[in-house]
Amino acid sequence: MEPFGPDDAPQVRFVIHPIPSQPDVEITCAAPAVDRREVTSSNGESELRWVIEAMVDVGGRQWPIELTLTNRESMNYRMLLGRTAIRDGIVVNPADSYVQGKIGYKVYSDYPRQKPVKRPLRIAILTREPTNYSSKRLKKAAEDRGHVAEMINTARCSMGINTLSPAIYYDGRRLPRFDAVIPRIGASMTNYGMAVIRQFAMTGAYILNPAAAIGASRDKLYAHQLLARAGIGMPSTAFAHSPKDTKTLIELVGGAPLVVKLLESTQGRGVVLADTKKAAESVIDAFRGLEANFIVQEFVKEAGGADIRCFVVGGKVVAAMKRQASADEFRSNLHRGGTAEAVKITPEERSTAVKAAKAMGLSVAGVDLLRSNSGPKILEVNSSPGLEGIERTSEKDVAGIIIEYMESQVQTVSLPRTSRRKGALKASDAPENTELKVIEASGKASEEAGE
Ligand SMILES: Nc1ncnc2c1ncn2[C@@H]1O[C@H](COP(=O)(O)OP(=O)(O)OP(=O)(O)O)[C@@H](O)[C@H]1O
Ligand SMILES: [Mg+2]
Ligand SMILES: [Mg+2]
Repeated sequence: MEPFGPDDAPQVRFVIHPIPSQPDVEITCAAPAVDRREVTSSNGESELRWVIEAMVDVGGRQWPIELTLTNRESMNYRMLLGRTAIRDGIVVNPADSYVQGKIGYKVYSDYPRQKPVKRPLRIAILTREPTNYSSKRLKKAAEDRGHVAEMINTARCSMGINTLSPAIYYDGRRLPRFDAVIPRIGASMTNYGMAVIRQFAMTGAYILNPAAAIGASRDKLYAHQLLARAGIGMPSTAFAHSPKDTKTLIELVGGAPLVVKLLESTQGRGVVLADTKKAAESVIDAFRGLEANFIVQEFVKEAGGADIRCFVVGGKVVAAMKRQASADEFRSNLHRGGTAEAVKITPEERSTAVKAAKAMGLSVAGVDLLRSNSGPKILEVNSSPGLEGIERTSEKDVAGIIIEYMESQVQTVSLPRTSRRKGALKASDAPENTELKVIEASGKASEEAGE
């Protein structure tokens, strides 16, 4: 589904697969968009859907109804009629089927079969650091595959929020529609970045890592709860608000030695190892005094100052590296003098990393885990994992793998040139002609988007 056309007369283009057993029968339609509505489906998930008008034909009667568009690929019935679509003078008999006779699919038999048209994608890389290794690699990998990729500085996007025509402005100019967005959102831009991503999603763009997934992985408390709920191994972790609970916190993780982590920590800066109970109490009290948010965690000694970064793309670990802390240091962060090398991971580590990325809802994730006596333990899941270390150590084209995964996810709409179907829905016969302006983000970026 993709919106197109002018602001005051927006349309939506979509593809239907009317025959469940024959997905190659594909019909492209376009119709005026009459509304967008939040619809809660039978599985309880709500979704913002395009609304169009169409004629329904039952028992020789025709009348107009409103249809909301959604992906029902996995459903037995490709269309449901709601109670507002069923008019006066109609009786539904739940004990009977096919009262109006069965309709065959014959009507589609002479419909031309089409292969989906592969066309270059228009990709936005949302980053404040267009010149860092990861951003440049992603742009190059996209361009090498014939796509158009632009760096869009998250901080310079502004939004017009309205129902039918969601718009994003960049330095005051309206951005063209993008097919796909690669978010590379730094920690200090999480909230605004998420809003920008949601806005791109409203325009119909495919989002590599959805806003909610980025939010979940950034919120360490929530992330740990999600991992626990998915039954994924992690170091025992505790958090508390009241200073009275220091003792409980220490007991909850099995006593000292333990690790205290500032929630805002990056690059290992706010991660402290307390060897004894006394030390643990002082560190916790000190962090409390500073009104810092922190978690207390069991120290996984047997990890020996090493952690494993598993790079997950589309439910597969595509590369992994081991980071080893320097001598006398338990934190393996490269910024703390750690070294990285390629590593072969076990099937259990592989499936744990994949599960962790899935629990967060991330298509692309950097999953960090420790090797413990009781199997892999997840430390964290990063939503904008850096590419430099992992590509250097694994010698893999991770950026290329990401772009290829994206190609497989973005449904490019094929446009039949010939046939027109009668009725309210017309097959559109020409692609929308939008001029593409290439916008180069400039200016100094103040933060690392990749982690
Ligand atoms: N519970 C633990 N047991 C043993 N080692 C740990 C534990 N927690 C963290 N470490 C070590 O400390 C390093 C830093 O911890 P962590 O990754 O949680 O925080 P961070 O690096 O500051 O966060 P970010 O990776 O987002 O920058 C880890 O890479 C790991 O080597
Ligand atoms: Mg880390
Ligand atoms: Mg992190």
